[in-house]
Amino acid sequence: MLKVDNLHAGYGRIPVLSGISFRVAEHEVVGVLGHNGMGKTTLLKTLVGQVPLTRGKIRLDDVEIGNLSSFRRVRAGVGYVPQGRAIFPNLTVSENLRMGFIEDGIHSEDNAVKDVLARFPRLDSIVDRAGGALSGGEQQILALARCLCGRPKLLLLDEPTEGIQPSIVEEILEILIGLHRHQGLAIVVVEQNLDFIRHLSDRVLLIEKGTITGEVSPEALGETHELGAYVAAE
Ligand SMILES: Nc1ncnc2c1ncn2[C@@H]1O[C@H](COP(=O)(O)OP(=O)(O)OP(=O)(O)O)[C@@H](O)[C@H]1O
Repeated sequence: MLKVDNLHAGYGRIPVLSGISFRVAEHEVVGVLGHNGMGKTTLLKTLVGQVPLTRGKIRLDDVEIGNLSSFRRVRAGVGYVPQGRAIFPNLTVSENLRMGFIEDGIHSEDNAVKDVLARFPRLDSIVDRAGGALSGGEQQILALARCLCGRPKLLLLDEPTEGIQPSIVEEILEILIGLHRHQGLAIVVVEQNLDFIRHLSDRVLLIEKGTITGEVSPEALGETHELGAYVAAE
């Protein structure tokens, strides 16, 4: 589904990604593990078009999207849940969800929001609450639900467990596993939480200084001594 070839990107004249290549098959979950500052967020931002690529190709279902605007990539099926969640604090839960809707001439905004709320009972009971009044975990769930209102086929998740209490991390994991199993969504997830990434991913890419330096199976993540270069110290 996603083919990334020799991707280069950076900020101004500072290169950050230098020749990243990988594939994500349909219905596959690919984890990305790496220390702070290694380029994980930049990779996701480049895939969704918030950072321009300077070289390389990004193909979604064999269509080149690397030079499209962010808006067009989202329309093509790329869903992005950024680090820090980017909830609109002054809009209600329901209004935040509406912001994620993408007009396609087929689906109605009301139905898209209703369908998503049916899958997120935790949000359904607080639809009129301001986004800024939610807990970090609720905001993360809202950011994910908002993204789903745009009917993505590929989800890009940037550190979905960051700063979230364990019980909600568990809930987010179950939601994502459900989305993957029942809806067949492909997912690229950047994480530092090894348990989370192990339970969710089919395989895990290791990133160091803007290049992919290896790949491990989720089972191998149990052997953290092997991964010292890629994870934050506990
Ligand atoms: N807007 C920016 N302008 C200039 N440099 C940036 C910008 N954003 C990130 N960088 C630099 O790019 C490099 C990669 O950052 P990036 O956020 O992609 O790393 P990361 O692996 O996601 O780390 P973290 O886990 O801390 O988010 C870092 O050296 C960072 O300082």
